[in-house]
Amino acid sequence: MSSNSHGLPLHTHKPSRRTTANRIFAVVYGCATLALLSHHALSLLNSTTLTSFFITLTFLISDSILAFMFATTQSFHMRPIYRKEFPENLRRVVKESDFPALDVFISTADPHKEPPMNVVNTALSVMAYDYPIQKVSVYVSDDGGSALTLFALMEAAKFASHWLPFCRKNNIVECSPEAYFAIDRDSHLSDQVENIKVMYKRMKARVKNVTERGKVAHEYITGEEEIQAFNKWTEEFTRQDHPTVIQVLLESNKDKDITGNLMPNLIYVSREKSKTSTHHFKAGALNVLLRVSAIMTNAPIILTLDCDMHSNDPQTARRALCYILDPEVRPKLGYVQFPQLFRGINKNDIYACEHKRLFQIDPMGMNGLSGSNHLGTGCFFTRRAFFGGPSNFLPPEIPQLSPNNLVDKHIWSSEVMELAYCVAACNYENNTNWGLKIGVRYGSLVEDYFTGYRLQCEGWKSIFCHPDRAAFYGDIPINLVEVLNQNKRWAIGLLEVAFSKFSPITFGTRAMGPLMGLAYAHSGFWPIWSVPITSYAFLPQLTLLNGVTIFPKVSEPWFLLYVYLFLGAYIQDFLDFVLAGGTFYRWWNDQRMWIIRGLSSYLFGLIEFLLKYSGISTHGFNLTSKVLDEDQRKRYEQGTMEFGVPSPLFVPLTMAAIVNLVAFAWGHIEVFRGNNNNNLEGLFVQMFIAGFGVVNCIPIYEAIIFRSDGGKIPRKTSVVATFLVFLLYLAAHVTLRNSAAKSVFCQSTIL
Ligand SMILES: O=c1ccn([C@@H]2O[C@H](COP(=O)(O)OP(=O)(O)O[C@H]3O[C@H](CO)[C@@H](O)[C@H](O)[C@H]3O)[C@@H](O)[C@H]2O)c(=O)[nH]1
Ligand SMILES: [Mn+2]
Repeated sequence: MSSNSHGLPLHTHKPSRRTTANRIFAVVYGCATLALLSHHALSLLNSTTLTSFFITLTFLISDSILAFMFATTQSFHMRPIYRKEFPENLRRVVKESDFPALDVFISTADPHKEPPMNVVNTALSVMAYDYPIQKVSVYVSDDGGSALTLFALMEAAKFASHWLPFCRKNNIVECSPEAYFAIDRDSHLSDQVENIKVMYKRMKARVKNVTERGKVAHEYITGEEEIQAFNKWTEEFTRQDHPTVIQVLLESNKDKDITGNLMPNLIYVSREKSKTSTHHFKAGALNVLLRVSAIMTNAPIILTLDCDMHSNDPQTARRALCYILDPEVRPKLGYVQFPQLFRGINKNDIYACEHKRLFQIDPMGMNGLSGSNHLGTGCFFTRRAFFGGPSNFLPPEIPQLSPNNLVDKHIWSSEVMELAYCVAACNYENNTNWGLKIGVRYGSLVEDYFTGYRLQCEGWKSIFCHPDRAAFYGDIPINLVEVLNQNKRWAIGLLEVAFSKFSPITFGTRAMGPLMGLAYAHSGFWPIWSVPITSYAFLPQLTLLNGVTIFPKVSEPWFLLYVYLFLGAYIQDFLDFVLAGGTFYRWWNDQRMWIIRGLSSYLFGLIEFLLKYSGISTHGFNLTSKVLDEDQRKRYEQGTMEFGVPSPLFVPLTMAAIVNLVAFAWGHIEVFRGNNNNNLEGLFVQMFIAGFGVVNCIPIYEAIIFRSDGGKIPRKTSVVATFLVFLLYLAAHVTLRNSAAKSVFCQSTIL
């Protein structure tokens, strides 16, 4: 509860009221889990046949993983806190002229997957921050090395001279022009708004035109400076192989807006690329920006943003200052993370793109410990945090890169420029600590998770700041294959950390204590959900089809344990979700997507990771496309699942859908036939699981059979899946033949 000499607090926090209930539930549920696991273990020892041995083993492994995941989520439940900031008190406490300078990093990587207009909107939205303007510098990293993106930013620089004063004068809060004009303002469109709207539309048309042509036509290039800039795109210039391009598009000492006010710095950076050196994807790009910005402005505070995310509140930087300027918080403060929130999600969020747990609930839980993990975008870092722990400063190789170095030269001066080019070179990092101990860390496709984690291990604390008005809004992928591929990339990246020498279980627990270690382990081991999900999606069903009972009868006490474990987990998940502002249908889709991801992204991520681990294959950063197809958008808005392409990711999913339906139907037939051994009592749990699967798979059945639009499941996928299901059934039949009409669930043990 920090107040200062003026008695005005900058921020407060209060614990969640559910903490005690959470702790009691954790203990009871934990005991129930242990009971089940010990039962499995004893059954394993007592198993009589090889088949029952393997079935029990599968459940022992699956349920152990579920138990592990349950145990790790407890860190989020032990001490969640709600924070509140008072940016309005800021001006009474600090003079604006004493605000720290702010460097904003925006990354983009491909003008065809990430439309340059998105980058423009992201940049404009932060340039319009309510912050002393000469203290703001916006750096755009273009890993696509594209003249199209540079062109778009040149246009943005010109438009900014109208847009920024317009926002300031009218107190606009939606400072991304696209978001601002998307709201229908027809009724009170003043001339001024109309003018700027026309200007924006014209700029958009020019940028679109250039992007579509794939080339910046001569008629669009006006000044000598611009000609020189585009001359760098020679014949040999390719995306993977090109020299550094740094272009200062706006300079706060020189450029003024139409009302004569200063403008923030706007700098375009496309680092050198060479086919012979690794570039470490976004992590590499951010490190180049860390160095280039150090040479040019060296602001102590850095905001990182992806080009698919824009500011929704110009007060955000001030809000972050409420923590950054608190002398009690500052010495150990590594970063202030804002949640990832999204625009354009359909009503019931069919793909669970909101990731409420990942981006809101879990960070809130970590807030009461050492602070949230880093979510990649919408995060204010202290520059110092990139150079060793709070009490263990690690100096960079040249003093000009040091976080406490004062820049006393002009951005344009040849000295600054030369050095900037030098530190953006692709082999600059050779034999340095960059990516290992300094800057954004390399070695994982989820550089965000890994970097935040390493900073926290070094002793840095973080703050999760979740104001009522969203600070940033991002875009989400709106077709299933994009969603699953994105999640697969995350899965691989997380495993890269989980199974490294920095594993949260060992290294993390030692560095940050058990609760924080487990919290990071929960995300790190995210993809192993695929093991229990896959087992429960196939095994109960295949055994049901072969008349083998594998769960306790309804009349047995163990049955109640299963009921408790299932309902307990589901109800707690539901409460977490709804209390964080979710609706029932969104929660339902969220759990459905958890199962779908388990059968696709997590499963394939796990397999690809293992292949890479054993040196068989490698994988890169597969950029999520932000380009929207109109038909797809329509179907998305109606809430229809989009399959469309014959992706291997859909195969296990389709297989599970078929197996569950067949097993569920077969189970009914068996029960009605009144077969003594296969009565409802014994098969109930299996029937329930299959039925639950069927309900979850309804959109998949629709997509296989009833749909004719471009988003249905391709014939090829359903044929392959059906064939594989058949093989699976045969294999199960051969294995289970001798156990038919038997129960594998062993009742004679501990009860
Ligand atoms: O070689 C690359 C690849 C990507 N990017 C940028 O990285 C960002 C994230 O890429 P995106 O395709 O949008 O991935 P998402 O899965 O949507 O991003 C989430 O996951 C990433 C880690 O996988 C984090 O970096 C992001 O912050 C987080 O929002 C974008 O701005 C890209 O331009 C680069 O700069 N260079
Ligand atoms: Mn993204």
